[in-house]
Amino acid sequence: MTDLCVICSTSVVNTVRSVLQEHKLNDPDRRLKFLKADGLVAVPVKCTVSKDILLEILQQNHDLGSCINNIEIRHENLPKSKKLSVKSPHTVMIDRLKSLVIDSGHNWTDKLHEDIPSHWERHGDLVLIPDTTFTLTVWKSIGDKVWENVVESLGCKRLACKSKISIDGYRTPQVYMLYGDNGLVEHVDNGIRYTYDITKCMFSMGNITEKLRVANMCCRDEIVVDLYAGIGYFTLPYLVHSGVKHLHACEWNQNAVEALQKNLELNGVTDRCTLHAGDNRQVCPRGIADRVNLGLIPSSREGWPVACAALKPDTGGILHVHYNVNTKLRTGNQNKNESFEPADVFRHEAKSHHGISDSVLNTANCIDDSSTDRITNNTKHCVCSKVKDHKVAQFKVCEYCESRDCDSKMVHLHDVNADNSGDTDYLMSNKDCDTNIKQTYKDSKCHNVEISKWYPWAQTTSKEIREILYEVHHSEWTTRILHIEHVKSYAPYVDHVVLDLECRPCCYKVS
Ligand SMILES: C[S@@+](CC[C@H](N)C(=O)[O-])C[C@H]1O[C@@H](n2cnc3c(N)ncnc32)[C@H](O)[C@@H]1O
Repeated sequence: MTDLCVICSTSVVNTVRSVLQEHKLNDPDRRLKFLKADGLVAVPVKCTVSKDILLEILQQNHDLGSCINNIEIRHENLPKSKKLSVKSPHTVMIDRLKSLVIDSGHNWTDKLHEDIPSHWERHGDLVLIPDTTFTLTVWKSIGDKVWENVVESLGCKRLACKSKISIDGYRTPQVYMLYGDNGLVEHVDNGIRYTYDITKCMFSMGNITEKLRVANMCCRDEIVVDLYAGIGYFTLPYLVHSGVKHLHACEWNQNAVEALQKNLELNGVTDRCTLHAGDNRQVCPRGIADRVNLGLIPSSREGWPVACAALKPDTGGILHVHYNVNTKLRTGNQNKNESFEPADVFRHEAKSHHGISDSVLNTANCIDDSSTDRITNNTKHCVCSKVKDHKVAQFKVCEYCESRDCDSKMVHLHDVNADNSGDTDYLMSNKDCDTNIKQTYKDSKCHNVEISKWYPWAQTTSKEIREILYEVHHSEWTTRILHIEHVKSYAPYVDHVVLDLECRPCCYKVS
């Protein structure tokens, strides 16, 4: 089928195009065509208009002057626009596989179409496709030609298939090769080189934000332990970017140990890293660390006693605890799984951690669930909530309240004059602790509400780790939640988070 176009000289092409655009008659799916024989240009027009009306529209434009007499409207074959002529790899793959299926004597069906991957991971010249694709028997009956076509469509050389990472302790990736003879890949990320065999070691693309956060930490002069080093996913950013003095990497998967060894060499940091091959519960050094990374999900709980024992007994340090937190509140009724609301968290927090009774919580317009929007853990362990009538309920506890049953818990109700600055001033006083702090919180509602989803877990973990510290070091320790980092959403209502927990022996004095 030919396309409707305006044939005009090159001197008026732009005028013709702007008239067409003004009347929304330009055809974006076709390109201009130079008609070499007569030195004219064919400008594409949408076929929604008749020749006569189009001519009338052009005649009304005075800029065309006498040139209008040389304009012709007729049908020509025009090339497709670039946008239409460049096909996505996905479309190319479907077109090629469709021809292959038909040429092999099978019928093309919607089911086959849906069985082709629409997303994949690229690792250099190797592409990983999910194992939920190419499940139909037709593909098997055609054989390797399917993979050849996929590889050519995606512009890669090797193809592998990935199912969910196994839940064995080794986090062995369930990846197998479909096309190509080995799974060796290389990544360069934030200036760090990683090589590994994709069929033997895991590499999580989803942890990128945490890896960048680690790279930006300042760990100068610190001794760091990475309890689950893998191929060096966090070990290398610590060594290359955050300036650690020395890092102890524990890893029990021999394939990962070999890859890590190679990656340390590739990045020139071998001399600042000691590799402890084996189960961290046996091989991790004790009493030497300023910081311990516990990068294992769904839970790093088994490593908590190891991490506590690794901390320096005199000064303690910081733990980075990875965990998949379930943000659904479990109730007695199995069918009624409510999600955490900030107000629920606030009540839970106030009651279970600060011993504030229901009767106090229910007094004097105390908590207005609909407006409770602040669950804040600042350096002084204070939890606040907005209440009705511009009042604020403050549950002020002393710095060590988390670890001790402290008498200094108080409930204050202060009038707050809302100024329109977007900030609210909370005056906190605690005579028992002899502190007077005037703290301004930015009104970052979303952030606080987000944090509140993970806060109960962080509080419980903080308490549990404090108990482990007591058992391991035979002395009282304090723990303080410094930060909760959301790495990614792992599944509905399951978030991969990292808790930064400061752990200090009670005798520790900040110099
Ligand atoms: C999730 S991978 C993490 C690697 C890296 N932290 C990351 O996020 O890419 C966990 C690693 O911990 C190792 N691992 C699990 N339990 C271990 C243990 N008890 N001792 C030593 N290594 C362990 C596994 O072999 C695996 O390589």
